[in-house]
Amino acid sequence: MRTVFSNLKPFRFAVVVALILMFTELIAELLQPYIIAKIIDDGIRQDRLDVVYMWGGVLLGISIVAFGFGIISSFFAAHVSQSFGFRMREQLYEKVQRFSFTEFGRFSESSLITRLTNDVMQLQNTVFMGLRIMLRAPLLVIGSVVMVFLVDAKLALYFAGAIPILAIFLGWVMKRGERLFRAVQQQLDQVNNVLQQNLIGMRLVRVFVREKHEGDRFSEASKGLMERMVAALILTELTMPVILLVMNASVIAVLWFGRMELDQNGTVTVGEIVAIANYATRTTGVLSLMAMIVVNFSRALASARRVEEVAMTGSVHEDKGDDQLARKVRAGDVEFKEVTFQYPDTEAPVLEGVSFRAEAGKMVAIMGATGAGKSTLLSLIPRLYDIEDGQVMIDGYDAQQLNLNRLRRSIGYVPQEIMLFTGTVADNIRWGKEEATLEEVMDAARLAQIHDTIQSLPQGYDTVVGQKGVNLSGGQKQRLTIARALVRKPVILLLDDCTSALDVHTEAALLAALKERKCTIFLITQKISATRASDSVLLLDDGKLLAVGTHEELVESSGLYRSICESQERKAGMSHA
Ligand SMILES: Nc1ncnc2c1ncn2[C@@H]1O[C@H](COP(=O)(O)OP(=O)(O)OP(=O)(O)O)[C@@H](O)[C@H]1O
Repeated sequence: MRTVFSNLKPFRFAVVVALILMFTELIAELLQPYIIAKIIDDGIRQDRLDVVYMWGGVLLGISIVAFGFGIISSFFAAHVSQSFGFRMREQLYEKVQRFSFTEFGRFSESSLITRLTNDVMQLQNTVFMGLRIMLRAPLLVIGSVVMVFLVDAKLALYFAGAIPILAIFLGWVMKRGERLFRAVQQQLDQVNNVLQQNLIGMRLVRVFVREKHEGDRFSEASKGLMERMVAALILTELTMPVILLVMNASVIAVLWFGRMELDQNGTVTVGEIVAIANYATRTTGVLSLMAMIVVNFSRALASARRVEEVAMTGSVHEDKGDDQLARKVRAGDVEFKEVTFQYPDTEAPVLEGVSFRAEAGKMVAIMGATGAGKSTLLSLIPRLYDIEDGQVMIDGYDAQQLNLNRLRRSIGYVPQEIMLFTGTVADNIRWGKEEATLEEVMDAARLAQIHDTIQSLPQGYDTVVGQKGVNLSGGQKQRLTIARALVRKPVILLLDDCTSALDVHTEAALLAALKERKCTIFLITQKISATRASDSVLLLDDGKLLAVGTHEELVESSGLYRSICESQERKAGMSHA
């Protein structure tokens, strides 16, 4: 809670102004019933029109002040709450950007989205309410109790007696509400999750005719949300009648005993009874409002905990790598020394005692069955994960000692899953190097064998591609992502099985062009045509490096490699026949 609300600190001044204005508005409001009592008792009942005018004028003046201050206070409250939300979202976004992949694994994508949007919005609303009514409501109740005691202490007891009962009740509501709303927010994660998966996998859903299955999954998640929301709303709806019941009983008691006092002892005036009843009805109104605030606050508590979980994650991961050392990475010589790596949530190592050296400027193909650890090996070069056993050396420096951002700037990476951003083709390539000129963008596209295709698009490099590049074929998208990696002129280029959708000729042209680039290239591939074009091949099997060498050497030395070659040649032979 404290971490979350510490974001209000920069707006201290506006918070104080909003609170002062709110207090002034509150005092003006509290004086109104007292003045009405004066008008009745000293003016109307004494036939003193001048007194009525005087107090009437004061009442009018106070109402105008309350109105004006109310508006200005609202303005400050809106400014503070929106700025707080903005700051909170920025802070969380930055935090998530700095998450290690292990930390990323702790939250689902949809949950992070809900936390950064919906949960922050709940907190934002609560800050606004806090500055406008959340403090005002209890103060108004306390102020009313004080005023009622000033008017008539005996009658005040009937009114004030109800307050502790309601305070205990609202405390219970808040505790229970937090639990119920936490469940609501968690279920909202679930709904977003199902929806996100459905939208991303829409093609798959259609082809597999899984609309009904997906529809059922969504309905189930949505129904869960409805049920949890209803449970929370029942609590909300229960709160209001309880408050009204207790407070109306107290108003009746004031009127009943007030009348008895008036008739029997005459120690109380009509104006005083009207004032106390007025304070009691106002308090009832405020308490009904408080019921809403309490529910809102309990929801904000649930959201604050969720937001805090994100804010408190990963604070220890400041990179301490050496920037000067990382600047010296120019050649791209990569060496793995007895590298053993295990994901935090797996029981056995995914890579075990892997050692090899890729000389600067060489092309290294990585081959192996699915799940052998190829992508994992690649991800250790830009330090997406830190290793605990062994060393990854880059140009002779231990990668752990190098400044992370600087190191990553010298690496080009094309992941297995194609990801294009909304924008033009040029924007997508330039994503790899913001300041790249159009000439550099075109050079990268030429190297990636996609320049001619881009030229034939309706607006060439200015053609807009969708978030997933829907208007491009799989192979075109792959080459566009390769161009994006090439535009930054990397020292080391990591290609994670991203030539799979290319035909043999395009792939051969691409690999030949890449070899000209003189950067160290790691290419995950299943194709013998690609391993043949490489300077050396790493054959991985179940996390272990089974064989290293050129294509010819492996044909000689590795039975597994030979059998892969034979099976691919057989297939090629059959398709030619
Ligand atoms: N983030 C992760 N957390 C836990 N385990 C993981 C993670 N990523 C991969 N693994 C596991 O590590 C092993 C190696 O995965 P990796 O993706 O490196 O294999 P791969 O050889 O690239 O496979 P493919 O060719 O299918 O892409 C697999 O058993 C996989 O289940």
